[in-house]
Amino acid sequence: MEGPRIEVIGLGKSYAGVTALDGVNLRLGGGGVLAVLGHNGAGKTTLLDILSTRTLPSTGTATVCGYDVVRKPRSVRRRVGVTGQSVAVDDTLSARGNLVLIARLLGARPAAARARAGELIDTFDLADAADRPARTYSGGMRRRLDLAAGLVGDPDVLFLDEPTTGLDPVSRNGLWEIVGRLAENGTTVLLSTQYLEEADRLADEIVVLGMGRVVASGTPDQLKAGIGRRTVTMSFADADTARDAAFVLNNSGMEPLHDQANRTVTAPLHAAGDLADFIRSLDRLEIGIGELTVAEPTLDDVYLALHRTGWRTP
Ligand SMILES: Nc1ncnc2c1ncn2[C@@H]1O[C@H](COP(=O)(O)OP(=O)(O)OP(=O)(O)O)[C@@H](O)[C@H]1O
Repeated sequence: MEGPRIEVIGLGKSYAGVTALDGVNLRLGGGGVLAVLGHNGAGKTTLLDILSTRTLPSTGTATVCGYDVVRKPRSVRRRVGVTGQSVAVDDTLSARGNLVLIARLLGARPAAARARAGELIDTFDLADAADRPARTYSGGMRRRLDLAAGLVGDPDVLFLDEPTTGLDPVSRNGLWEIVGRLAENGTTVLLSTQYLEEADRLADEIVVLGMGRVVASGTPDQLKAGIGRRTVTMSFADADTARDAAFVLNNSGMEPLHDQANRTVTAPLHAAGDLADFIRSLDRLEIGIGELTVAEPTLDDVYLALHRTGWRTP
């Protein structure tokens, strides 16, 4: 299709005295995964609810697949799949029963509905449990069924609200693989998550919401490079040497953190030459370094930096 898959301009949403979204702009061109991060109450669910036509914005505009979510909600609904916290899978029906029912509601004939349900049951590894009621499923199976239900209509855009909350690491990895494959095959995925590792693993682009506003956006690498810092950790033979090293680095205007118990000193690397400067200043005083490790910034660093600014653009 021509134009962006998702475009949001000046989007706002207020609930009786609470501003949930306040002038959000974002644009997502083609396929790929956009992760929406943010603190509790930042507005993530509200944004997904507006884009999937479950709630109306108070101000601004949003289009999905070129259709305005307020003026053309049915056209939007035909192109999107929604899974997550509030999506109804009928617990009394089996996976097959649910999927056939959804396909029929979307207009498929009985044979086509059964075929689509069968495909999804295989893709989501639900064959063994396909014919027993969903209420007997584990959390992971339930989540896979949720995701399958959102995909019955083969949507161009998939909204996932905290898809892996409460899953064990193996189930989480399984779901990540499925989402990654969907995105590779051209589905646009918009996912809200509390897990920074999930965003790092899946997202092509990240938007961080704070108090209803976009406070940072970019690829995971851009965000890390923009906010996070590399750090070096050095270990020393004994506590006195570690303390001396911290003293020297501090006097050189660096910002060392001394961990007395582990005999280590950690310091942020601001510029390319910092590491060499650290080593030279210790070497001059014949302070021998044991092990030295350099850690790249993580999304946790980005998130914590934004938290420190009070969720304002740093
Ligand atoms: N139906 C509602 N009525 C009143 N206030 C609401 C309603 N829905 C959301 N809010 C408020 O809007 C703000 C944003 O909520 P939202 O659920 O979008 O945040 P979130 O980022 O998804 O949070 P969480 O991570 O806790 O799920 C919060 O202050 C919330 O209390």
